Amino acid sequence: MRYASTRGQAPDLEFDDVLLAGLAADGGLYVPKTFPRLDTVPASTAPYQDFATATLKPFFGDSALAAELPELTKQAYARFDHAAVLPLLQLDHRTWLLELFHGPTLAFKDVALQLLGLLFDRALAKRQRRMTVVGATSGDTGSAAMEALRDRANVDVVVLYPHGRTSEVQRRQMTTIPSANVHAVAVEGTFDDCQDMVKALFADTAFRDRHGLSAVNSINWARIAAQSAYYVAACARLGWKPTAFSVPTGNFGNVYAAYVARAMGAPVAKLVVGTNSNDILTRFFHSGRMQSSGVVPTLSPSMDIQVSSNFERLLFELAGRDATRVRDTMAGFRSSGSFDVSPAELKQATDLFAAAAIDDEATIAEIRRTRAATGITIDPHSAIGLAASRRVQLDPDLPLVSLACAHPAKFPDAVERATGERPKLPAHLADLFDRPERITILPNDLNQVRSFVDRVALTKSSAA
Ligand SMILES: Cc1ncc(COP(=O)(O)O)c(C=O)c1O
Ligand SMILES: N[C@@H](CCOP(=O)(O)O)C(=O)O
Repeated sequence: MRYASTRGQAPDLEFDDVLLAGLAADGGLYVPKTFPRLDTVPASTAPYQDFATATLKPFFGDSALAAELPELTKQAYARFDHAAVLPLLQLDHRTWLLELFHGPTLAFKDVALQLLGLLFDRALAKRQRRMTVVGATSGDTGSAAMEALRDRANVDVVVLYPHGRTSEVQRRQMTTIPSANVHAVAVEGTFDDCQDMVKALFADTAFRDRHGLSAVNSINWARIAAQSAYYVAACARLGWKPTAFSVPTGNFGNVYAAYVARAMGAPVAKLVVGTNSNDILTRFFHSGRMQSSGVVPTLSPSMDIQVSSNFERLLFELAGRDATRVRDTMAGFRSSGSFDVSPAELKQATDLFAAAAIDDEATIAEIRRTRAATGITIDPHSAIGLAASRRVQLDPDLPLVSLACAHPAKFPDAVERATGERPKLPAHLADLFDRPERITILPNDLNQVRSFVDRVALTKSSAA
């Protein structure tokens, strides 16, 4: 199984190299040269790790890691505190909620990152090397990556987050981890600025090689592959028939993972993209024009994103896998802030995707509505998925699975505003607000971030 860059100017790689490379050397994103088909679909009652193994295995090609997958997936999902790992709750006659937040950091990021932590370990041990992860987070990827990679002798983790733009719980989840190899950096900018800096650091070949840079964001193909497994599992649990999914969307990784599950043969019939007021993707699916504007803070801060990395992977497919076209389009987007696709490409996209933007008021109303109708308390991001699914036209005969991406206790202010009750953190995080924080604040300046990462690595080598 070989992988090519969406921009066509980086070498093709095998799975283990894609895992460790993160972003392609030409700034593109790795995708498989052809999408593999699912060899086997586990029985609907199979444990979640069987779905993860079955979905991931075809992506590993000849990698020796493939043989370890049953053991690694078992280990990764043993840390989830629900017997079903990712429970599927029925809300009404045709709507289900797929809860993805029962991992250690209470967001769907744990589903992929708990496994990636183990895969990184094995791949680094085989090559006898170390790596530095530099990631960008709007709140959830950061703590999930830090938790998955803390205390690893051969890994340093630097996570950039937008200063003052995450929830307090999200910030504390990152800043209270005492492990010496993980570092949370508050950047005086937006998530888009943080993500831009991560990509700029990858583009600096000397820096990238010096630190053995790798990625934990969904620019890393392994993140996407691991996330596509829960779409396969949900389809199997609902009888393997055409199914719609509604996905709260920011960086376009989660909903793109559904696209991948479909390409592998899962009966994914429709995908609803739910955005908050940072609605660049909704506007794209309505008009065919991607036009960035400033990021505004909302009650769903993890989705306060305007430049969605993984859209490039969809663009690659819409453009008939023409890497030159993708390269030119992305260069144009960077310089002018917009690009258009043709009416035929838009039609191709909207045959599968529908989109709706949900503002804060509607988010609060949805948390309230869901609680009144079902007794279930959802977080603001999950509310956007559910609200979006009712804003778009869907075939009423299709079962609909809406993704619950975070535990409500990560966003207590919004939930309290909607329900009058403050959701409690689970026992393992009950003393989060008493733990000492370790915060580094840096200006929105690439050179200062670069020097910080250099210092982290220097400290490591002088301590060795
Ligand atoms: C809780 C939550 N919901 C939804 C999203 C959006 O997911 P994606 O960025 O994969 O589109 C994120 C961030 O990734 C998130 O943290
Ligand atoms: N919402 C995310 C943003 C980064 O997304 P990723 O899926 O590319 O890691 C976050 O919480 O950090």
